[in-house]
Amino acid sequence: MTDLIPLLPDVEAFLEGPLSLRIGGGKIDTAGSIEVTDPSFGTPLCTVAKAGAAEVDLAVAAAAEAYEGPWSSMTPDERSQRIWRLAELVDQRAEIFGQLDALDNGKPFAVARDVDAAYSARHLRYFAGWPSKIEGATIPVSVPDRFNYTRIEPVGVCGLIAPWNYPLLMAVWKIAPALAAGNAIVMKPAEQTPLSALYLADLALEAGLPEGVLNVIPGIGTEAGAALAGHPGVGKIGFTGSTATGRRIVEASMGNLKKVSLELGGKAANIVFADADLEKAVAGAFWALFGNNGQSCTAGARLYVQRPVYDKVVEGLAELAAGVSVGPGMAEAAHDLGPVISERQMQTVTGYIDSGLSEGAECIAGGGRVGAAGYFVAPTILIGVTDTMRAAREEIFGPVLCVLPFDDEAEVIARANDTDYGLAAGLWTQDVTRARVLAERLKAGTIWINCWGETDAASPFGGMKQSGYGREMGADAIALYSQTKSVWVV
Ligand SMILES: NC(=O)C1=CN([C@@H]2O[C@H](COP(=O)(O)OP(=O)(O)OC[C@H]3O[C@@H](n4cnc5c(N)ncnc54)[C@H](O)[C@@H]3O)[C@@H](O)[C@H]2O)C=CC1
Ligand code: BAL
Repeated sequence: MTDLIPLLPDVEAFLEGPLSLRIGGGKIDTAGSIEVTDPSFGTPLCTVAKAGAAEVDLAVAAAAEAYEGPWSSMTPDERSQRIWRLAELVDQRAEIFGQLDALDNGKPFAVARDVDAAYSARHLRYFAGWPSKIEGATIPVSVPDRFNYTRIEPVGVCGLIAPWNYPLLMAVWKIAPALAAGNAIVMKPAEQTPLSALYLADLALEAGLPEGVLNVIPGIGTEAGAALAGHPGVGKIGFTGSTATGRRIVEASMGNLKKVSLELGGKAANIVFADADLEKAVAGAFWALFGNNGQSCTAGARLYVQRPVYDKVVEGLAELAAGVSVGPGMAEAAHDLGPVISERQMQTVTGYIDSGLSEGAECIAGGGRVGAAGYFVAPTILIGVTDTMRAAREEIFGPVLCVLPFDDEAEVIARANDTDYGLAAGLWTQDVTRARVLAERLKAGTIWINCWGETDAASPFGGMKQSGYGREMGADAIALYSQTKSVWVV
């Protein structure tokens, strides 16, 4: 029997609920509900209200009222102070957020607290600085006796749809810039992981955001998510999730031609050249995939290793895999990885392992489910993989690393780019010229050189090709949630 971290009294009280929708500063119960599962044990965790189209209407109306009313009449400084206060509250309640994400997502509590919650607070702090810096311009037009300037204005009501892999952090990646740009929000968290977003809505009121500025409505994607994406009162959708759902959102958004930004799937190539610092490259490549249990769109899923160091790298990876510990999100004992998110995801991931093996790959670590309770998959390393195998082409979104040898630079660039995705790529080398050339030639929105997974609220993040469009973070994110107006004066 695993010893578990005791629930904080605040978490116990929060889970006792009711876990209602947060709309217009109030709590709204619904006829339908979502049964949230604890993936660490495969058992019921709690019941959460479920928004349908009617509740989406309510939430959009509440957001529109808050946008037209108190929120847009605040000065930039007043908005800044509230976003900053929300950041402080997230920091102060990091233990609570850590427990909530550990419970419904399954990631280790310490990671949820020290990474997800801490980065969320940092993100909010960065964007808290923006409201007073969103500037238009005076334009030197060639029309005599006319003065032309631009105003950068909010979109109005933004629908934000978040995934389950970083429940709080992905919500905040969208909420922070949308608020900073002056919008009101309807946020739909993933049905598997609604808890931290609901709790954040409560903190937003405590931070002084006017009622209705941040509405949080858990719901099923094809119901509440689709209704939000198609809603005529929503001016912008910010989405993170699968490429297939991204396409549906674009279709649904066509009714009122709303703005859309999409952060979608990936199958990142990570390239280890023979001249790399191998100790760093092996550990970096290992965690590039196994960090967050492979459930990251930036996971370094295709590891290309130059042939002279291939055996050494594979040996190092296998040693690291043997030392990895897995356990329930709330386990007392420190551990590296939790379960995958759901039984369905576990079947998808193990299905990819089986497909790789049946196509001729060889497994040097892991290979399938661990235990009979909870959705644990052993960290799995496949060698003897070819570029055409399904495991090497499709997004697995779980702890499965495909290792592939290569001979020269031109070959590996072509192979790395031979994918429909383009979110991230990376390389390990001590040759600065090679690093510069690859950074230019790899077709991905983020390139990591001798590192992996670095992000910062100030640095743009997003995909090329079918990994989506729009850049979250930095000044680009403000642009995502704003629109430019041109004003002519005589
Ligand atoms: N880019 C990323 O960070 C993520 C990628 N994925 C990928 O997607 C695969 C499937 O996972 P899912 O949870 O099913 O992804 P998904 O893309 O269906 O779900 C993500 C979010 O979209 C919502 N959604 C689903 N259908 C919708 C619709 N028709 N309209 C509006 N919103 C909708 C969901 O409720 C959730 O909030 C994963 O195996 C992984 O490959 C999943 C989560 C995050
Ligand atoms: N979706 C952004 C963070 C990640 O999945 O890598």
